[in-house]
Amino acid sequence: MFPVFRPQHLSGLQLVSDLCSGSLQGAAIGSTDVSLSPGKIRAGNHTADTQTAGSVCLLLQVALPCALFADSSSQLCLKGGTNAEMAPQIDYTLKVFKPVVEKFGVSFDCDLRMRGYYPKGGGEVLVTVTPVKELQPVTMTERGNITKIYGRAFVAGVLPYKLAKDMSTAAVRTIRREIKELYINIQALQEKEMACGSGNGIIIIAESSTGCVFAGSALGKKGVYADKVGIEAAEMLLRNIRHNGCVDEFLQDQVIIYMALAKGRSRIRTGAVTLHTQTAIHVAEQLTQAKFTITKCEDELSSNVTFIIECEGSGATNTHL
Ligand SMILES: Nc1ncnc2c1ncn2[C@@H]1O[C@H](COP(=O)(O)OP(=O)(O)OP(=O)(O)O)[C@@H](O)[C@H]1O
Repeated sequence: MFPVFRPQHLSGLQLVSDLCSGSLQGAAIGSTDVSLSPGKIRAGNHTADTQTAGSVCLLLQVALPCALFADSSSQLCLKGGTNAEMAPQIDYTLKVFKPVVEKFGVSFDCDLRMRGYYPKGGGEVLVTVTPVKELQPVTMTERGNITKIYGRAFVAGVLPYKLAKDMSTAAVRTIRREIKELYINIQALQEKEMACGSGNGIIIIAESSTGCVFAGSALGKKGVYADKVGIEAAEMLLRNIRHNGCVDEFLQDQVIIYMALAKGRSRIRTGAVTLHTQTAIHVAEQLTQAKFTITKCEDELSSNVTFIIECEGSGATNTHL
């Protein structure tokens, strides 16, 4: 049973089916019962279009693990929303997800051709994925100090530049209350040529001395003041760097599949384990030989609670290379 509610889920499944020469049955919007029987993974060109503002980042999320095990490089042309709700913004995928999955040996390049927003979509990215022989395990257990905080607050289309300024100012002010020692640069931007439709949003990224990357983000909605959007993103970031975990609440579920596929033991320290992460672990254990454990760690000196997600990976090997 797999809930398929939205167009992006459907185009994601179709993309994966295309990538693995699969046979897909029961895939339709609203369907709850889908079966996919994979065949040989096909490298080369693949296109997926959510037809809406459905996220191109979620398309990449499902396609990347497959394309890594092809016999040569894949070009994925993904169309839809680049900065969409309930999904990583493309800036998150490139600035937070990418450097962390590169530690596993994942390698991809992304040409951001057009940004697209709710409700129109119309965004497009061209992602080139280099295949791997196998993935290596990753240990991320030391958070270190936060050394850099930066970001972008954007408006596109008919929306006034002032909204970008207001998001940025409110976000900086909120972070400053807690973090005084760092210069925080959140650039206010008016998207021009490379944007389809109207939209506004913000992403703020924090980097640590040990190579951890975290983000807080939010998108503008009708009737919501721009400063509220900025504050929402800032509070999300602060929530994710207050604990001593090495990934934020979103990256947590996104790295599970790479831990499961890697050859050897990965260990990642996190904040509270999300339901999405628990689901990703459950599915990864069903589909591979990987074994996960979660251990709670209480720091006696502070009231800080973290968790170590540990995985003995299945050591998937690309037999084509
Ligand atoms: N603000 C965000 N920043 C980064 N990643 C995000 C953000 N919001 C969601 N994600 C990621 O997007 C993916 C999908 O999340 P989400 O659960 O919201 O969508 P869904 O699975 O399509 O919906 P549902 O949970 O309602 O079934 C997850 O990997 C999640 O971590």
